[in-house]
Amino acid sequence: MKIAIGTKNRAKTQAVQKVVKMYIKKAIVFEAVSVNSDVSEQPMSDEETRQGAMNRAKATLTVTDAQFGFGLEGGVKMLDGVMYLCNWAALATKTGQVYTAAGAQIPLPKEIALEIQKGRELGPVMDDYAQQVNTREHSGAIGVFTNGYVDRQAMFEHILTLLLGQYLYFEKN
Ligand SMILES: O=P(O)(O)OP(=O)(O)OP(=O)(O)OC[C@H]1O[C@@H](n2cnc3c(O)ncnc32)[C@H](O)[C@@H]1O
Ligand SMILES: [Mg+2]
Repeated sequence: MKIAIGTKNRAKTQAVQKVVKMYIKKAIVFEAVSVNSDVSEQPMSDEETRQGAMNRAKATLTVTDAQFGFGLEGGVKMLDGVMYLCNWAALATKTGQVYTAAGAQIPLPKEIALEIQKGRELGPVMDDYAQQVNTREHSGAIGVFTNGYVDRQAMFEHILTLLLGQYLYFEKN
């Protein structure tokens, strides 16, 4: 059984592999492919972030022969004047179904939000802030601002559990 992942970011690929292996007890081949999200590099709303996740999931099926593919997208959104992290994932099947799920949300400090509003991407802004390299593939902003308790991979693992659960529930009925 082949499963595609629409990214090479290791926080995302590791999360997919861990959750899939936990719930599907078959021999699985994972294929990680870089695909276009067809939304901005830094999505700025739930709508755009969700769309990016769905676009990536569907795109994996055009470049692999996987049975289903995952798309994971990180973005930010404004709520009552406060910028929050928002993360979405989608699972697209060869038969044309698309499942979606979203993750936990926390506010970003004002100094980070101001940089994003200037047009910068969260990844490099977080690297400067945390004095780390490639934060986005490790703790992520969510890890930094939760005292290291929930890193980016763990956050995506929860979203992927919500997603795979829906797939296994609805595809067997
Ligand atoms: O290679 P891809 O799959 O594109 O992975 P990415 O890290 O760029 O992730 P996204 O495109 O999903 O996220 C959009 C932007 O937000 C950044 N980002 C999102 N969540 C983040 C987090 O928790 N920590 C640091 N940067 C984050 C990310 O680096 C991008 O600049
Ligand atoms: Mg990206």
